Amino acid sequence: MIALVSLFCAVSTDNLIEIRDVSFAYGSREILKGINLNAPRGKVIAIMGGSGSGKTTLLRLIGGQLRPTQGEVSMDGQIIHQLGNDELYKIRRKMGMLFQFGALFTDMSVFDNVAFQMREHTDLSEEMIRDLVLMKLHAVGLRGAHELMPHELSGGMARRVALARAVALDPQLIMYDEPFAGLDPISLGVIGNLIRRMTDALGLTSILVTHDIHESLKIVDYVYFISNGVVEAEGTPEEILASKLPFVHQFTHAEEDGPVPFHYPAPDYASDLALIKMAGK
Ligand SMILES: Nc1ncnc2c1ncn2[C@@H]1O[C@H](COP(=O)(O)OP(=O)(O)OP(=O)(O)O)[C@@H](O)[C@H]1O
Repeated sequence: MIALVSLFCAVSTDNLIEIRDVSFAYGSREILKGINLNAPRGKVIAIMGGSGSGKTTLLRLIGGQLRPTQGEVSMDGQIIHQLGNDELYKIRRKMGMLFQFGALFTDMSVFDNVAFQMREHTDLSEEMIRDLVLMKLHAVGLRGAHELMPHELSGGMARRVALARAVALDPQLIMYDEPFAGLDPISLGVIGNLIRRMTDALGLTSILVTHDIHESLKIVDYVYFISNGVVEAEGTPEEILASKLPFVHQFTHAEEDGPVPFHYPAPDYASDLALIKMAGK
């Protein structure tokens, strides 16, 4: 009974993903310095921040490709960096990943792209796989395109196929790295709505890394802003839109310079230019 109670406690949290006081450095270069973040079950959360602020790094920590130097990342109560290879493999099966440009296999049809993981990781019959693939493609509006090759798809269609592929194995979590990048305004709206609809319909949890604040505020439940290695601001879309914090304001108003600097840290401009040095001689 005690074991049962403690098991229940371990998985009873509403958060599928919990990030507790996580720090990470590439070599001696500190990127994250004590991040706390939750992704509650069934919700869509966005992670935003300037270029190079560590958003993709955070996704890789969740995926177990990287190990925190301090703190813990857990999924369903399991601390990712403490898992052995087999357990890590199992937990990764519960994660879907959608990269910026879909990264479809170019020599495979749309159908085979979505079927790929089912064939690799399950014992399902081809008949069953066919039905499942068509169901996933139907959900993203592309059942009729299943025979096309990736080069015959528009950018928005490719992104939708990638989404169908990301949910092929019925994951609990989907991580999206820049899902809106390079899309026209209509495809942008389509992808945004699909992310929301798939999350709700399949009972998923979605974590979105994006620069597109306006598109994401329409569909997410909660936003985290990362800067200088910490969570600089967080809140619901309503709270973010009403925020007077300069950092948040810079994002919501797409200002080029502000608390998030336009320039990557560099030596003084004048002294860095050989021309000026020569003129001074
Ligand atoms: N493998 C690596 N080795 C060393 N440094 C790295 C490595 N990967 C990323 N970095 C550095 O870590 C920092 C954070 O990178 P990351 O890709 O997580 O940022 P990001 O917020 O996703 O950026 P963007 O929005 O531009 O994609 C960057 O300064 C980057 O140069």
